[in-house]
Amino acid sequence: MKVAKGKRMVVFLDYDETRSPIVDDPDHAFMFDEMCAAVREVAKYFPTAVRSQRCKQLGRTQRCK
Ligand SMILES: O=P(O)(O)OC[C@H]1O[C@H](O[C@H]2O[C@H](CO)[C@@H](O)[C@H](O)[C@H]2O)[C@H](O)[C@@H](O)[C@@H]1O
Repeated sequence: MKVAKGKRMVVFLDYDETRSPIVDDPDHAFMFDEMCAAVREVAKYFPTAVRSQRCKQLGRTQRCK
């Protein structure tokens, strides 16, 4: 976090195969609780977005169980 001091940071994260495990049905690709917690922690400090090639499918859907 030190490197961010005095700077405006925005965090973009990938979703499929990085934040979430690979599953057969993309509709069932959810982040593990630990990953949700980590993303929420980062989002407390920086504007945070999770990007995906399938953003229209993900939309604003809650991806934490
Ligand atoms: O380029 P990305 O935004 O990272 O998207 C890549 C693909 O992600 C999804 O597919 C992958 O995850 C699925 C769920 O775990 C898995 O079933 C599939 O085998 C993976 O390739 C998404 O469904 C695709 O549309 C994206 O191209």
